[in-house]
This record gives sequence, C-alpha cells and structure tokens, in this order.
Amino acid sequence: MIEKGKHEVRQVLKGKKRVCQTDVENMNYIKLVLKETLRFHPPDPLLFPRKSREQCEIDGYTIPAKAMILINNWVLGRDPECWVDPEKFEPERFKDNFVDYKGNHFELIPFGVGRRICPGISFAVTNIELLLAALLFHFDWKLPHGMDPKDLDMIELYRSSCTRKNPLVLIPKIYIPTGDENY
Ligand code: HEM
Repeated sequence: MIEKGKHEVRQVLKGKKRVCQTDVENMNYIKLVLKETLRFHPPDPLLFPRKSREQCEIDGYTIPAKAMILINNWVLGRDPECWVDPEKFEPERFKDNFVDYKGNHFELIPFGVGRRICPGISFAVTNIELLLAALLFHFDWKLPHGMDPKDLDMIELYRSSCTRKNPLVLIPKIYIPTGDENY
C-alpha cells in the first residue's frame, strides 16, 4: 500500500522538487487511504456527548429525557451490515463508492454530523493529505529489523481522543528527485 501511495505521489510530482496543494488534487489513492484510515481508526470514536431534550423511542428503546447520548462511530465504521470485510484495511473500498465523511452518510462520521459537525473538516483533510504526500515524496520508508507490516502493533488508546498506544517506529531514507525518474 505504501508503495502504491509513493508511486502515485511521485508520478504526479514528476519533474518537480516539492509538493503543492494543487498537486494533491490529482492524488486519488492517498485520498482513499485517508478515508479508510478515518473509517478504521476514527480519532474521536464517541464524538461529543449529546443530551436528549425529551423522552423518545428509537428502534423500540426508550431514551429518557436528559439522558447522555454517545454515538459510537468506531463501531459504525466496523459494522458488517455497512462494510464488506470491515476488519480489513482496504482503501480501494472507496474507489467506486460515493460514501464520504462530510456528514451525509451515517456509516462514516469521523467528523460527526448535523449542526455540530466539525467545522475544521476541510482544514484537517487538506493538511493531512498534503503532509502524507510530502512524506511519501521526500522519503522512502522501511519497517525496522525487516518487520512484516502484518505484525505492526495497531492497539489504540482512548482518552479524550484515540491515538496509537505505542509509537510507530519507521526508518526514513531521504529521497532526492533528479527529474529523470521513470514512474
Ligand atoms: C482529523 C482531524 C479532525 C477530526 C477527526 C475531528 C473530529 C471532530 C468531531 C468528531 C467533532 C464533534 C462533532 C460532533 O459531535 O458531532 C469535532 C468538533 C469540532 N472540531 Fe474537529 N476534528 C478534526 C480537526 C479539526 C480541526 C483542524 C479544527 C479546527 C481548525 C477542528 C475544530 C472543531 C471544532 C471547533 C469543533 C466543535 C464544533 C461544535 O461543537 O459546534 N477540528 N471535530
């Protein structure tokens, strides 16, 4: 996957020395990688808590007035009724799929939904994609000690947001484009 991302980034940037925002528009694969990351590892798995204004019924359950409501978007992202093979990290699942994270599809709500949806979506997405493209353009990445990607420790730690429990250790090798590469 990292090879696929690197290939795309370096092909789009052929002949250039650095990545610009406009280049990222042509990097479709890294956009799929970000979407899949937000599905599989949402940084805010329970969104912000809500409080019910009045008693109501949802799917046969009575929700009392003033109850605290938590929406578990971590579970929504892994619901087998919404996703094929949900435990598999597969960016291609979004290739011909119009589901996005902008609050219109309730199976993918890493930024929340409705009037309190995250107002920083565009800022966040733009910066993450740009950073990812720059990391793939300027470095070749390796796991230490010939480690298999399947053995990566992906355990999450949930406090106010969800992060890796243990740091990711990678070995970067600087890549200096000559302009003659054949990608
Ligand atoms: C990957 C990055 C980010 C994620 C996953 C994220 C996710 C979220 C989520 C889940 C909420 C709560 C929505 C809800 O409960 O319905 C939220 C709220 C909010 N976010 Fe973000 N966010 C991100 C980046 C940002 C950035 C970069 C900014 C500002 C530049 C930002 C500003 C806010 C603000 C101000 C709120 C509160 C909105 C309100 O309560 O009306 N977020 N965000």
